[in-house]
Amino acid sequence: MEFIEYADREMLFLSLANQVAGELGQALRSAGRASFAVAGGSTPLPLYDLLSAVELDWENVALMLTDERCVPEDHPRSNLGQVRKRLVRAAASAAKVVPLYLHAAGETGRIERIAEAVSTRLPLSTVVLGMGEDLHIASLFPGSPQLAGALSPAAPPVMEMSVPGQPEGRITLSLPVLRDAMNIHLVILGHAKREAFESSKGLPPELAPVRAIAENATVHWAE
Ligand SMILES: O=C1O[C@H](COP(=O)(O)O)[C@@H](O)[C@H](O)[C@H]1O
Repeated sequence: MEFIEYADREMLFLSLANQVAGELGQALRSAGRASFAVAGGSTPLPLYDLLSAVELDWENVALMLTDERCVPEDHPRSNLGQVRKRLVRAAASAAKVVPLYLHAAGETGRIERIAEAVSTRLPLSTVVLGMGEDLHIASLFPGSPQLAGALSPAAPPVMEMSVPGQPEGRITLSLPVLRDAMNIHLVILGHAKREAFESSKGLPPELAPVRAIAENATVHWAE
């Protein structure tokens, strides 16, 4: 694990945007395509503003969320809705979006179709994760009945999750997909989340899902 502490949030996001652009550029040069998974929530939105302006061969970048809330894209809680507004615009508007939630599709075979679309884009070139104060990453929440399955090495790439206390169901990339990414970034802002992260050391991933990727990640922190 590399832990980078920045002077402020602006420095963090500028530096991270630079790193991510470099990683995607490297994948595009070596393989002709790249896969990029991004967190939902509010933490990484300034990163998306910066990346949206970066000149890359976005047409060959598959862009997906690390996890999605099961609401339509125009719902304020839709992670993809936010990512479309903040990242999939300007230079990055050519990125190929791989949705994790198909609102219009019926239940039958939906998750299999999503999993198939995701599988053709693996391994991920880069993943940017956020973390909740409860130590969840993506939609791998402590207390979720499906957590053990999603942490298992045998987990399918994409899983439906229920999360006690959350208003809607979730769909998440499973741990094997996240952990196999070639570059893993975890963004943590503020003292409360840093304390939560520090206190997770030594805990099993079932109680602290962030521990499942922490050792393989570059952790970026600013006050
Ligand atoms: O629900 C979610 O929460 C986490 C953290 O969100 P934040 O607003 O505290 O940054 C996020 O990483 C995840 O993708 C999202 O679905």
